[in-house]
Amino acid sequence: MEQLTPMMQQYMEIKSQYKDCILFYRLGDFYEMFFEDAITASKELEITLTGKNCGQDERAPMCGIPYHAVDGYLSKLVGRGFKVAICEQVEDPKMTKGIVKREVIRIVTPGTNLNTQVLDETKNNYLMGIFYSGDVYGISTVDVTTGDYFVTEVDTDRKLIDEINKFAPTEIICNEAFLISNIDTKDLTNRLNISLSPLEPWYYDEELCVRSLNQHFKVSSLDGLGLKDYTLGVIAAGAVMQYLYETQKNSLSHLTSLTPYVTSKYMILDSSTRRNLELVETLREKQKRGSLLWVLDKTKTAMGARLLRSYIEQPLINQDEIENRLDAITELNENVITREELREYLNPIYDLERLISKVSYKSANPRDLIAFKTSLSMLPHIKFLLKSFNSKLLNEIYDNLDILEDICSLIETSIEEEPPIGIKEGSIIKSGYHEEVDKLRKAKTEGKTWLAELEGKERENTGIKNLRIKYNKVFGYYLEVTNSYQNLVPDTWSRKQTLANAERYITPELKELEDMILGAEDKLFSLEYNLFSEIRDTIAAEVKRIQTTAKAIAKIDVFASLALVAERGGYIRPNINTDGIIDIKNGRHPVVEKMISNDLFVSNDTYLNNKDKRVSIITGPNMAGKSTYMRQTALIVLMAQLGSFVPALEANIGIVDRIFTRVGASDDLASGQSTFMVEMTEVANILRNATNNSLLILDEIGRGTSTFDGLSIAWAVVEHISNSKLLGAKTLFATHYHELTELEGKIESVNNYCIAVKEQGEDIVFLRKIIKGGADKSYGIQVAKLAGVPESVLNRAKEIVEELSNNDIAEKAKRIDVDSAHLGKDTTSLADGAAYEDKLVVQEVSAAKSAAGKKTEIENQLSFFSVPASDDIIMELRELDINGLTPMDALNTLYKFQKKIKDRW
Ligand SMILES: Nc1ncnc2c1ncn2[C@@H]1O[C@H](COP(=O)(O)OP(=O)(O)OP(=O)(O)O)[C@@H](O)[C@H]1O
Repeated sequence: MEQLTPMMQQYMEIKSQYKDCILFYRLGDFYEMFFEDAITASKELEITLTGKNCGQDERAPMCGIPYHAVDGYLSKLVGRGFKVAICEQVEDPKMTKGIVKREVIRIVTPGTNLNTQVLDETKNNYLMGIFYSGDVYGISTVDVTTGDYFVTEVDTDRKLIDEINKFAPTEIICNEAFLISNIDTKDLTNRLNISLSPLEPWYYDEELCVRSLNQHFKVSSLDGLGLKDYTLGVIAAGAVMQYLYETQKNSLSHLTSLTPYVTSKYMILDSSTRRNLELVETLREKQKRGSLLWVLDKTKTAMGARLLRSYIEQPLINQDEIENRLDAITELNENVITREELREYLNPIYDLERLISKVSYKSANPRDLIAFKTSLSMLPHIKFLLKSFNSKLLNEIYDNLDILEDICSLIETSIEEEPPIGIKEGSIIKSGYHEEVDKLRKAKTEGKTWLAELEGKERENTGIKNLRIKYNKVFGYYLEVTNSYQNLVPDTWSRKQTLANAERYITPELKELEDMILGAEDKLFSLEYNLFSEIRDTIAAEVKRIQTTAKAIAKIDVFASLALVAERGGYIRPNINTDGIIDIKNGRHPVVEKMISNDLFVSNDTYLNNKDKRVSIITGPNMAGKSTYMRQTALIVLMAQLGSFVPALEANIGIVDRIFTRVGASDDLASGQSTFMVEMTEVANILRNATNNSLLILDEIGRGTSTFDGLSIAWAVVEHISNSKLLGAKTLFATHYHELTELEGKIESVNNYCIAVKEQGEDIVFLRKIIKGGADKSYGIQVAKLAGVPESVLNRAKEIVEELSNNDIAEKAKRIDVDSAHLGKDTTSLADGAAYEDKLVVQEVSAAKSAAGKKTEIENQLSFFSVPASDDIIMELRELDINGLTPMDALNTLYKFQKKIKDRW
């Protein structure tokens, strides 16, 4: 240390207190970084790394950023998970001898970034505090930019992960015990990109936590806040509060309440389900466009957009609460004109939640107050329109909507309509608001006239015809008299300066005038600043009222948006039941139907119950629309439970407690797991955590491993979930393992469905219609052709399929005891499919049906190969006389025949 320069000594001393932060050290017009900080920052911010002689032999690595550009650089670093300590000069360098005193005035971390210009206004920026006791987690989540502050407790790792997924915090603070819990902290930091900071044990001292919360909320006991049963949650919340005071060093008066909640109030959605269903962003591009939020979000305000996102992230499970939301939307749809008027008035409303937070921590500028006023001036209109509604939630919004007239008129009378952004350059306070401001302003603007008047008066009194009042920075205002008039200068004037051909004077009167003019500006600026601060403080004192109103606005915005989307999209109000029946008629996928042109989306029915229709095995070629169908069912259920109308003709939705999805290959190579391992982990999670009230969407379970292992696992999974003694969850199960369709009939609750396609020569046409029964084949090669796989590869694939099928026949020959019910079933499925489409198929189906009635051995074999059982085919088949052949030869003959018929068909 001795060798360091005094400034570097000061730097090192401050840095030693903020080891985990990048220190922005203010040096004149720059923030400088040194040593490791400089190396990191220069790399992250792409700024030049230089060096500074710091008194030691080696130069210290250094880089800097201009102070006026700090916001952008700061947010970039914080956005990448770094913490930044801002160290300012707290003395005027001009008045100081030696080293200027410096202090860290704020620490900016990912979860405490207040810069609303760089934060997404449609998203909350959450900081989550976790306190792990060994078996229970206390959780507290706060958004410092809006004042939302929650607390809860959960007793399993999974529930904790669910909460983390729900809030998606940018930063987590935790006690050290959390690091040795079962939670994979690497996953939090690497995959979810959360900045994780374990804090020292004193943050989690129970007494200290309770005291800091008591002090903040100005209460003597937390019981009154409903926190009696949240001992661990309170510790988490207390640690969060202390962390905020440490980092913000600022007013936190906008944190007006700490809201406890129980996690069992909401539907459980794990992280892969949220991702797979593309609730708020798409799976691959991570964009809002293409997500459910994108379809539902027609909100007009940032508050509404954030609330809608949270509705989507946490669907309800209480029937009354869901119905209440649906009632509100129904009413808004029955009164379209009022709803659209409401939306007009919502349009100019700014982000009241973030504005009032800015006001509270004193960073709101005059333009923010004008935005505030513009927003508040809409409230009486909105309140008036809300009066006509009767539903419970709209009435509640009406009651909670304080029109804040006093605040609106305070800003109206005090703040200029178009003020500058800065708060120290005047032109903020409206004339007429404060007498002194008016006087000073007059003095400033009228000063010139007064000078001209004085000049005229002195000219007349003295007879100096070319007398001029002039100004320069050194002497201020003075009277200038050329040498030829020097004899007329009165004795009372004091000489200031002698020029070659003139003299400059001042008089007491001119001095007074000068003081008034020059002083007026300084005085005016500081008076305006003080008045502005006072006004801002007056508004800050009303934070609670403003927050309540902001929440009411957010709700009406969300309901109006959902109502509009319902009307435009042709959605209907779902009937909510608790009988476990999901019955959707002509359901549509809310996002895919928007993505494809010309209303080409084909709607489909879904029926699931807790008895004989628990598991649907869905087969069909690739690209047929299996995933779309399954996701649409999950989305319709989820939409209904968040309180939205749904894209269907009719919908009866039995409330589900959780939705689980296992969709496609979301491999996670980064975390060192193979595709199959990820798949099985997800399956394990589903089987362990689903209940008989859950909805499962399972897409191609087992495809990540060898065919036989995969099929066996898939088979066993179906057996497990369909069995009410084991799990018994409502499930849509898509698979390419056609063997699974054999479970229909064997297990009562399992039913086969497939997605219809039509063959046209070598090609297939996707009909997108779900019909009863299993699909006969996968059409993988046709789909590969559609995708542009080279002809030579396709031809070779066909050869291989043929070889494999022959082997398959040998396999099947061993199991020739085909049950006679088979044919009946296949024809039903064909009939269903045909009913929607091809006339040709209808004819063949009716023929097949009549053939089914005969139930001859040949027809059974025919159905086994899914050959259409029309009369002429049966005739041709009879001619083959396979009954006299050995099973093996009969099958080989049948196979050749089947191929011939299919080619012709
Ligand atoms: N009901 C529908 N109406 C119109 N188009 C649809 C419908 N369902 C799906 N599609 C279209 O078909 C495409 C493929 O659907 P999807 O991904 O659901 O097929 P899949 O059967 O799951 O295929 P794979 O087995 O290869 O995963 C979708 O991207 C969509 O454009």
